[in-house]
Amino acid sequence: MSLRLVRIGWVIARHRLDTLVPLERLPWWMRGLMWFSPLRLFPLGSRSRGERLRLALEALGPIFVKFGQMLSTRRDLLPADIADELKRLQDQVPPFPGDAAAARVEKELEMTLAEAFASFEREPLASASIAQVHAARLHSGEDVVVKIIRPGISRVMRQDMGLMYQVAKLLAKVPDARRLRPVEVIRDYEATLFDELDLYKEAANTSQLKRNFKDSPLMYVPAIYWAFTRRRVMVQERIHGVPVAHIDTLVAHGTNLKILAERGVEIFFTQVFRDNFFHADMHPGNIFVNCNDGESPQYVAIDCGIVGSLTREDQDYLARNLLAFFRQDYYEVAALHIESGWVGENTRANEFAAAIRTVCEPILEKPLKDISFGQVLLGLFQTARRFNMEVQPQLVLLQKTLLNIEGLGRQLYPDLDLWSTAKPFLERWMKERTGPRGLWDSIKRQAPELSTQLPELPVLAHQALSRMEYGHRQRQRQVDAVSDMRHHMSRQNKRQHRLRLGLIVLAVALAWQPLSSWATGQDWPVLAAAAMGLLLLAW
Ligand SMILES: Nc1ncnc2c1ncn2[C@@H]1O[C@H](COP(=O)(O)OP(=O)(O)OP(=O)(O)O)[C@@H](O)[C@H]1O
Repeated sequence: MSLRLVRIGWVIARHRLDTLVPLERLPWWMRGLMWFSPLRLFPLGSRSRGERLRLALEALGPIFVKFGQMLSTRRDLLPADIADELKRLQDQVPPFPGDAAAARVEKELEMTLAEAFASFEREPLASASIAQVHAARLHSGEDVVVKIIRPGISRVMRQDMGLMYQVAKLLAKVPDARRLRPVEVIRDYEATLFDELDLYKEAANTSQLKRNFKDSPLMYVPAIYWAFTRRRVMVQERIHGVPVAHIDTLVAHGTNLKILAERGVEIFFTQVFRDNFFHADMHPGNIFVNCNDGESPQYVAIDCGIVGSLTREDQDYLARNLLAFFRQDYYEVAALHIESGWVGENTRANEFAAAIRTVCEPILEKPLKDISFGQVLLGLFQTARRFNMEVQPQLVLLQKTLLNIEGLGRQLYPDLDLWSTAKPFLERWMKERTGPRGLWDSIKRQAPELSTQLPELPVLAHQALSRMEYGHRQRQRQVDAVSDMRHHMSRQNKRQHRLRLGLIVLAVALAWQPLSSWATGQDWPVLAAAAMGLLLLAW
């Protein structure tokens, strides 16, 4: 660990990452420390800050590279120049030897290579930071690929994550950096990273996606061979498509690129809204095309390690947000953000709507083919963050996937009009969700829960009635108490009136007495008045 720390310190110094820290926003004592830091002895060079950060992450190894790649999609957190540079991060890990791969497969499967496969190619098909892929053939004759987790990678990951947490906690102490939520960002990263270590999870995701797109002309997903799949080894049907980035080859195969681009959008919306289960690592390296029929090209997706899903409420709000946005109904967009709880309930809808308008109007100025949905969502999230929107990992994942799909679609067919493809889909979906069909689906969904509660219905009904009866009695008691109190108060009031009147009569009688006896020589009228006053006082 300590050697690793020294190495990290060295990389930070060599690339002068201290210059990324905005000195003017630090507390005075930190500014002092930075001023006398030995890092300042290293030359700064002519490279930009983004470039220096990219080179440092590449020097620190695959876990940091992947972290940088993830950060590059968080344009809501990073300045654009740094995000652009981080997008260029490349894995530069050499493949691990074929013998080590074979040994790992035998250990995980608890059988020899010859028992498992008719043939196994020791030269890898591909090698990445976390896993390596080898071609093989099963005894039953199927061509497969074997994905194997890199030996020792989980130890390196744990070490590096530990260091990242320490740095994040340190950053969280700096007032200005706290806004970037460093600890939460690292926690999100850790979750996705460790998910990628578990090939059982990836295999399960792949199976689910395959089921969702069974017999679909839009997308094909290779089969998993569960008998040969473990946490560190996965065996999957081998596919032979054209990589989607090889546009010339696609054209040479007579592929209709417009249909291909539109199908990409359709697949995305189908996954997000129909299935609520989307492949969230849609970079071109994971997408192939089956060009057997150029007019009906079919995508082939691999690497389902990262998937996303939304809650039913988020699905609803997202669809309504997009529809409201394209109607330019910014007040509705603001109200939806508040209603969904994405921003605080005390947010002023008017102010928020005005901020959204400022972001969105310039975007909607453009022709539809140039509008980026991903940018729209990013703009909305950035605005919402100013109104204290919590970062929602599932929405960030979705927005990142949307950006990927758009980028891909426009590379294939630059005039792709995403909205024309997406709008009918969204409107149909909203209608189904809120119409009789949606109601029926909702009843069907709740039916199992209801049926388990059915036998308890008499008891529940009795309890509910008892509770109602008890509540009714309680309320009656309260009503009675209130009316008693009112009665009591009115009696008190009357008594006070009489007291006041008695006192007044007595006072007047006493004041009148000398005058009355001098004028009439008789005391009885005054005595009668005084007696009446006393009577009123006593009553
Ligand atoms: N089912 C398959 N059929 C044919 N080739 C495959 C298959 N699965 C993977 N490959 C090849 O192996 C490469 C790496 O596979 P995959 O993306 O699953 O690995 P990874 O380690 O997750 O890579 P990364 O993290 O870079 O996406 C693919 O780009 C592809 O060339």
